[in-house]
Amino acid sequence: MVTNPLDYVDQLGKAGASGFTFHVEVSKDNWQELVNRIKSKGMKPGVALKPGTPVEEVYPLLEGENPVEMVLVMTVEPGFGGQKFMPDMMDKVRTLREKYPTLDIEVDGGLGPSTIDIAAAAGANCIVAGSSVFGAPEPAQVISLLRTSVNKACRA
Ligand SMILES: O=C(CO)[C@@H](O)[C@H](O)COP(=O)(O)O
Repeated sequence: MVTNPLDYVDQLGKAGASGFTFHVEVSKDNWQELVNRIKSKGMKPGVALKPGTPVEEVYPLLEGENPVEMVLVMTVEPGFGGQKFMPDMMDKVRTLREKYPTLDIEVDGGLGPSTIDIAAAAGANCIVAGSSVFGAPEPAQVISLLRTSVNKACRA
């Protein structure tokens, strides 16, 4: 999380990033400008929300003329890896999935073999996983398991 995401858009675009996700908590006044700039640099705009932020706060960013294309529901407090997944964040994911059936919904924090099914069943289709992958003896197997769970839930 950064407090002034606009300062980083050009640099990340230049570096070849394909997407740029900013926090709604710091972008209420300039999200439209941010989205325009992100798209102008060829990146996909996304918005993230912290555990304490109500899901309704991202609705305006999804319903404007130039909306974000992904919502990242933080399932831990932003800051560092290795934290415990917060299952109560799944209400936000379910709410978003019901309201926006084709939206990319990402979850970040504490995702791994023991938590992926609840996130996938709630409607998350993009997964950020740190410790569970990098700490595994066979990272590829964990990635495959996460992918299978999401694909299965998407088909259900
Ligand atoms: O850095 C953060 C949050 O800011 C982490 O959520 C990582 O992005 C994912 O790490 P794990 O929870 O999977 O270890």
